[in-house]
Amino acid sequence: MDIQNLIQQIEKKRSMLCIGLDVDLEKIPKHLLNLEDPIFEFNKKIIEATQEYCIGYKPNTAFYEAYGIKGWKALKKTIDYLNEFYPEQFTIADAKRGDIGNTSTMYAKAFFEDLNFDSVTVAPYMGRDSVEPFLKFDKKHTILLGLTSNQGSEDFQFLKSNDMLLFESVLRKSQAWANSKQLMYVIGATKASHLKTIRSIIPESFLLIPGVGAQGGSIKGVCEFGLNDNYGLIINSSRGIIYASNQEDFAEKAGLKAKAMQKEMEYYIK
Ligand SMILES: O=C(O)c1cc(=O)[nH]c(=O)n1[C@@H]1O[C@H](COP(=O)(O)O)[C@@H](O)[C@H]1O
Repeated sequence: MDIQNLIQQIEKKRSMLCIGLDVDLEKIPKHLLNLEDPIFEFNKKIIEATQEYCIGYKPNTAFYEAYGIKGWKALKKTIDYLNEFYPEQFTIADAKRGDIGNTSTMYAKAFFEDLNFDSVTVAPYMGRDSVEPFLKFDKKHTILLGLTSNQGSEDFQFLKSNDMLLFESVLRKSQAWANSKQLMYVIGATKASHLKTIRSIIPESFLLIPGVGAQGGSIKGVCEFGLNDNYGLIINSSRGIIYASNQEDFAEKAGLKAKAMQKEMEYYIK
């Protein structure tokens, strides 16, 4: 997908919301477990009930890999369903990949060619040649981990070298690898206080912001310093939306949660 289409979606839907499809069979309504593919059926209902309020979906691959072949098939059915019926939605494979060049090439093929996601999350630790294979795909986007939402982000990401924090080095250095349309960054909503600095380093890039709701980050906190002229934010919520109810009304309740988040975001959209 072109970045221009993403911006148009944000303006049309008046939303920057991305919904995380992190499906845990222990948390979904029990009646779905009797169906042949409970994961896909759950996703389909969630997508139908929420799609008018969001601009993207982010399945985290761990939640599919954990169920082996059945999980991977459900992931494939989910992305095929999105591409066929809601092609305007920006899709993110949250896989956090990255390896030596020829291995990264195969990861990129898996997510961009076979599954046909618009984007994939990538860990930058192995450096330039581990990221470049993802950047070779036209109209696809690589979302590098910048400053993550978890507590352990402090172990390495805030280490100082050459007068810079490690996460700042990642942002600065990686900009030379691609243009700002291809490369996006994950910045945790719990790290909103760093957004001003982050925007001074990468003013134009889109940021994927997880960590609102369940992890404690807020839409207001993120929008205050994270927005740019093209909005530049994809704000994700997974558990807070998809597990709004574990009863028959789960999709309806997820829709209401998504709508409430969209309403909060509307204020920041022109
Ligand atoms: O790359 C991510 O999406 C990600 C990065 C990060 O720093 N923190 C983070 O929570 N995530 C992912 O974002 C989702 C957050 O889920 P909730 O906390 O349930 O909204 C999960 O799929 C996480 O794996």
